[in-house]
Amino acid sequence: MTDTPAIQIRDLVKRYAPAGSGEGKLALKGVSLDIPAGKIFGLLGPNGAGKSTMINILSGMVRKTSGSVSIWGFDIDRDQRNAKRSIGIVPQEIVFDPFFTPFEVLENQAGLYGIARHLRRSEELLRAVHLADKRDAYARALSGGMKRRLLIAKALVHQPPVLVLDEPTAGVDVELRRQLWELVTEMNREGVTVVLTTHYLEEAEELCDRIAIINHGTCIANKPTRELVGMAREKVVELTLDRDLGQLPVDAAFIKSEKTGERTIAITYNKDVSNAGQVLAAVQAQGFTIVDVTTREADLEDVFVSLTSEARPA
Ligand SMILES: Nc1ncnc2c1ncn2[C@@H]1O[C@H](COP(=O)(O)OP(=O)(O)OP(=O)(O)O)[C@@H](O)[C@H]1O
Repeated sequence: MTDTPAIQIRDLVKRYAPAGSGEGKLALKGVSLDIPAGKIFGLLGPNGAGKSTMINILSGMVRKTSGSVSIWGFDIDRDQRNAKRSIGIVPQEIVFDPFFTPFEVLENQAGLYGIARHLRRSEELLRAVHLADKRDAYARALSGGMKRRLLIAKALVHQPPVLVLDEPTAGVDVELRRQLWELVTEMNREGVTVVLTTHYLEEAEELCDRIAIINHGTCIANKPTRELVGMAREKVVELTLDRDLGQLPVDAAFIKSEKTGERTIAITYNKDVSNAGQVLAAVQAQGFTIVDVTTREADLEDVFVSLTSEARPA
């Protein structure tokens, strides 16, 4: 693969048919997006932003209203078969027949794709997702984490170059989330392009090379993760003072100051125009004695909140 993106989306519009009279819901308002090959790409957005609609269009479950989509260079309208073969989707919901074993689940899936027996990779995939010892257990006897890993293996049966995970760690505990992150990173290291949607900003920041933010059916950011985090120009200093606060210190350099406890305040400032020293000096000049200081860099959550609150619905 050269520079051709793994997924190319142009002017993608989706309007759901109205339930009664009316216009129907405009879920995607003309999204254009390139997802580079070989990376881990995060699709973020608040509830109802249009992420699932986009993924369902990629998987062929939802028909787009207009625009174009190519997967691994194959147009989903003109070359549907190859487009479908190029993508594996791990759905949010865990759905298996509980009476099949992990091995059978993978064999059945291979059968659906018409993969000849001698070309099937069920054993190899079970090893890759660390389920080789559960080969013959009933799917219903697997833990939640094992089921999610089996779903990943199932999505990889036809060796797609692109793997899409819809909220892979929704509702899973911290330990399991770590395991799934490792697995996703492993798959990516082996050459699979990964696209994931997530509500967890921490997850996106940790895993993704690049992140797009979708809000109200529009793509409002699409940048390398580090650059996106760097967009946060705000910094916060939390101060503990020697006495209860009557009134809060004020200064033109403060974007915001708020009381966080009896004797603690958090002051937000723009790191391009001020620094922690100046903030402390301004507080001291107003007669406060500072007994403790902590500072916090803005993270992806700050950027996300400020971007999604700036972009109002059209
Ligand atoms: N089948 C449908 N018919 C009508 N409207 C729909 C349908 N599916 C989704 N929508 C609407 O389209 C918008 C986008 O929904 P979508 O599920 O794509 O958002 P999302 O970003 O995936 O949200 P979440 O994170 O909650 O899954 C929402 O307003 C939703 O109510």
